[in-house]
Amino acid sequence: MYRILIVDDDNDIRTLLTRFLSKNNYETDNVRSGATAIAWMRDNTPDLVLCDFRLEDMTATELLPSIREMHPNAAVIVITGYSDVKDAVEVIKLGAHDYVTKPLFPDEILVTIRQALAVANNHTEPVTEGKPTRQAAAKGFIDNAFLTGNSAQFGTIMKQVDLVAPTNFSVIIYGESGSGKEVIARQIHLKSTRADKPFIAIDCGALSRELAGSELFGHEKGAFTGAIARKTGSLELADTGTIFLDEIGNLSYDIQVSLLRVVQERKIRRVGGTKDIDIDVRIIIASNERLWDLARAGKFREDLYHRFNEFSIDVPPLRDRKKDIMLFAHYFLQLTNTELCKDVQGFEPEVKDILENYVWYGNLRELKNVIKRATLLSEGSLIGVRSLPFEIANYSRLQFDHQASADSTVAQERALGSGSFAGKLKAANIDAEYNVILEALKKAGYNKSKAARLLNVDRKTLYNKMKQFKEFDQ
Ligand SMILES: Nc1ncnc2c1ncn2[C@@H]1O[C@H](COP(=O)(O)OP(=O)(O)OP(=O)(O)O)[C@@H](O)[C@H]1O
Repeated sequence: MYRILIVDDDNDIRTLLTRFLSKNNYETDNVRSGATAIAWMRDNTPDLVLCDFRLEDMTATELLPSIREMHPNAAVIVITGYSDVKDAVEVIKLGAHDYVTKPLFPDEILVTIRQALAVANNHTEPVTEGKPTRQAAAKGFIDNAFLTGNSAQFGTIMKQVDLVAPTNFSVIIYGESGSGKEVIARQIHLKSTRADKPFIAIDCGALSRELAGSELFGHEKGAFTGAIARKTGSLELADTGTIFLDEIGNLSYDIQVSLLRVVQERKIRRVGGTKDIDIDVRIIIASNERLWDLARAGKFREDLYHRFNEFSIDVPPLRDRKKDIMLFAHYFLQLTNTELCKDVQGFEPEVKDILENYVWYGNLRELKNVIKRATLLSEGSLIGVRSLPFEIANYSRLQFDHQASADSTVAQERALGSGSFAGKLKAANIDAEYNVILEALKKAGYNKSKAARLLNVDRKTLYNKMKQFKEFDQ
């Protein structure tokens, strides 16, 4: 039976999740703060930690390194409100497997937990030669399908992939979190002569300082306290194949020195070992920030940068390649249909508009999560606006507000010029109400009944107001 630790300061959510997960045959424990979670983890071993992003004493970003250090094999899922999605996406870089947004839906939580546990257990299994696999610190869930985007930018990426794949060049892939760097790295591997050899993906952001060396290079028995047996490192496991090092900028300077040796001499030495081991591994690395900038700031070794910089690929954020959005949305819809045994056929035209104009801070990973949830919530044959998170459905409204305040003189002059004071008053009232309601919804964890109670209105009034915002948008 898998053991799940729930960390949330909301008593109701803890009780609800405990009851629901126990009913689904998980052993659960729950605590309310980051500090109590750390204390609990000193004496207990969770298979999975389900953790609210905003705890009373810290955020998941602060808690995650402790989880990774104490229990590197535990899967982590972060619960977040939409206003924190950008941060939640960052948490993935620190080694969380996935995030779910509030309000929570039982089926979604269950699917996410099963996938995270499947990935977490995968990395304890031996690596099968020739089969692309992931190692400790792997993130997201495995699906090996690769979609060639519709946008011109994706066309350029594919040309670069085809060009560099057959060579032995090191490659740097730049791009925001969730933009598809790892799948592109895997494509390079699959199109290379190493295709039938291992592909190992490591998230360097998820490696603790202490364990990074032994994770990458392996260790000998007795190399340090706790090294009870010899461990083969990821580089050795990837021998003859390809290793993908994501968020390379997070590796400490010492590890960078050892890595330079791998690149220059094609040799590694296990932690605590006395002899060198020859390895033949192709290295593909990824970073969110320009490595040259990191090198200039003294955070990344310049010699290592020059060694890696044989070829680089830029993956633009999803918001800059709008033509890819609906292609991926349909693909994720089909994936979810299969996963949840549903038969949702597509999207209402209005939804297409919203999806194409949203900012997608978490890029494809965020789009995938949003489509997964929308498919789950859809009762009809098409996904409608109601199945989208409130913040996404109303994003263009919020943009309008930002724009108006950023450029208030122009907006005011225009409004005065048109003489539409009545329109302005209506807009101002709706804006004010919108902000109060949004605040209440956030406070209530997007639970509409709770938000209605906070606002001292009945549920129906709240629904009508929310509907009015939507109508005002059109
Ligand atoms: N071309 C593609 N075809 C199919 N799925 C894709 C494609 N690109 C990305 N995805 C999906 O989008 C999600 C994010 O992709 P990926 O993990 O490669 O991003 P990343 O840039 O490596 O993110 P991070 O830096 O945060 O680890 C994954 O679930 C992946 O399966």
